[in-house]
Amino acid sequence: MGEVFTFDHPLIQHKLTLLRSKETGPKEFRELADEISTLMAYEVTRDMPIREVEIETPIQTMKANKIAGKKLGIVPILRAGLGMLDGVLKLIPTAKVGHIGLYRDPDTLEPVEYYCKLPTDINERDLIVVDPMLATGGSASAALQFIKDRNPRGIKFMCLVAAPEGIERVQKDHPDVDIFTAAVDEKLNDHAYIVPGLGDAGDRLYGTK
Ligand SMILES: O=P(O)(O)OC[C@H]1O[C@H](OP(=O)(O)OP(=O)(O)O)[C@H](O)[C@@H]1O
Ligand SMILES: O=c1cc[nH]c(=O)[nH]1
Ligand SMILES: [Mg+2]
Repeated sequence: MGEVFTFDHPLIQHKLTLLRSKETGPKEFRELADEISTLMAYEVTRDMPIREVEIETPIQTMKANKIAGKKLGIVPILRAGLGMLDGVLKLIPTAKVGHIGLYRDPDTLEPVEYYCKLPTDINERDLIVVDPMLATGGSASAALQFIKDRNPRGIKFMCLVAAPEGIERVQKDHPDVDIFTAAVDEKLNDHAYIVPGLGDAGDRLYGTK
């Protein structure tokens, strides 16, 4: 079963509190989502392989570490996932980016796909799929399946707020995918919104409500 990593770093928790507050408008919401994503990416990439190379400092030659040419990809789930993309790219600027367009039908709660464009060499890449919200897990599970059908080397899922129901769904459908989240909340409400959550991440990022 995939592991769940919850981030208890004070900076992440502080910024997440500001992000959740209903007083926070779109500009600040975008900035906070970006900053939290960068901080999380630092940990999500902790297991990247390194190799020793020889360099010359101004003083002498030394053996030093470099990342061992690992090919990465970042896949935001549109639209709200875009709010996490630049924050991750700040730390991994050479990663390729794929996009999956999905929205959750408000009546059936089923994910509806409207766009998919992934790097052609996805089978040589380790991917980080990003979406701020893991609610029922329907969107994440569907996105992970589209991606898996193209045989990437490995996949991690990174979100800001997860519900226990969404974690259970991803662990059941995709036991090989680890989940990285800034918080695991209490439950879903009758409209499948995360409680206490932060509301509709896409609307808060882009001011559409
Ligand atoms: O786990 P689930 O129950 O599937 O819900 C989570 C999904 O809902 C939100 O997207 P939304 O459908 O609001 O689309 P948007 O990003 O375009 O706003 C969110 O960004 C996730 O993709
Ligand atoms: O709480 C939720 C659930 C689904 N999508 C959101 O944006 N927020
Ligand atoms: Mg939305």
